[in-house]
Amino acid sequence: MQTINRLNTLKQAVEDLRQSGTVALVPTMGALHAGHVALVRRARELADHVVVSIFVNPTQFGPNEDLARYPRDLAADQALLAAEGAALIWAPDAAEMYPAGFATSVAVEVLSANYCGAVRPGHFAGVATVVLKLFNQVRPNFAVFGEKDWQQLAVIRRMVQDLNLTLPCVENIVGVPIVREEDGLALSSRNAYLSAADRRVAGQLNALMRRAIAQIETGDEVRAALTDLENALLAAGFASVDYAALADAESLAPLGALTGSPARLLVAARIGTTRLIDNMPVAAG
Ligand SMILES: Nc1ncnc2c1ncn2[C@@H]1O[C@H](COP(=O)(O)OP(=O)(O)OP(=O)(O)O)[C@@H](O)[C@H]1O
Ligand SMILES: CC(C)(CO)[C@@H](O)C(=O)[O-]
Ligand code: BAL
Repeated sequence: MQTINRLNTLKQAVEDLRQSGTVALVPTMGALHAGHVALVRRARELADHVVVSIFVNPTQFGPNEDLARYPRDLAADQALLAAEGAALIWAPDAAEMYPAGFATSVAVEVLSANYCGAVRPGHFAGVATVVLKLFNQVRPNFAVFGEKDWQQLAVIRRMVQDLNLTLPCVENIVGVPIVREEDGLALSSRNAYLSAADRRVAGQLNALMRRAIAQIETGDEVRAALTDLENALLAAGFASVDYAALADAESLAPLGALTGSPARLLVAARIGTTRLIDNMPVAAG
């Protein structure tokens, strides 16, 4: 397994891989955990070679966010990816990704407007732009993302469809179910920020979401169930709730009631300065 950090070296390396089969890309920001491993394993099922990108993308962080302290551990990531059979790590630095004069941004309107997009202005333009660059740099047959970032997955699929990308094509943007701890907490690199006390609070997020989903599925008014959920999160020790919303699973349109189409409960909440996100399916009404 090679680790490459220069674009001109990458071009030849991915060309060599393509000579002997298909390629799946797993874009990450590093500090890898079992959630990322599930993505790599899915990628190995899909394609002959797996390329993992590790890049803490500055343009998707807001000015007061955690770019500087975001966990980084390339050596541990390399060991884990070698054990998982990845062919190549693409780990550029910010100057390689955004050379002087860089001036382009991809905005996926509408889908980026609500939820994480409303709380983190510019975030999804940063994500879409870097993902499009990664797609063009690696030209993978498949790209694999986690359903933990449900809105991100919707934004990427929309971009691929709208811009008529073929490598990868929209059918080959693959989502992987959320990998969770025993108490339901979604694995996330940012969980490393949590103190032991914060971790206990975090462990209640998914159970409270499941309770709200049961309320909605058994016919409670959606607004009331979401308000109950917000109050329960605050009572459990979360400092604030960025959003707790029922949305159409595909269009992400906010829903005031179940419609018969697949729906999703989407939540982001903060413990101290740590922001956690989660989402779960809600059975159609
Ligand atoms: N628990 C998980 N289950 C499934 N996929 C995951 C999980 N955690 C992360 N991913 C996916 O891994 C990819 C890379 O994500 P990233 O490197 O930002 O990790 P992260 O743990 O989500 O970190 P963050 O703390 O930034 O949210 C994304 O597609 C993301 O959805
Ligand atoms: C897709 C991604 C690697 C783009 O920087 C990032 O948003 C992430 O890790 O989910
Ligand atoms: N996995 C999401 C990346 C971010 O929060 O910036």
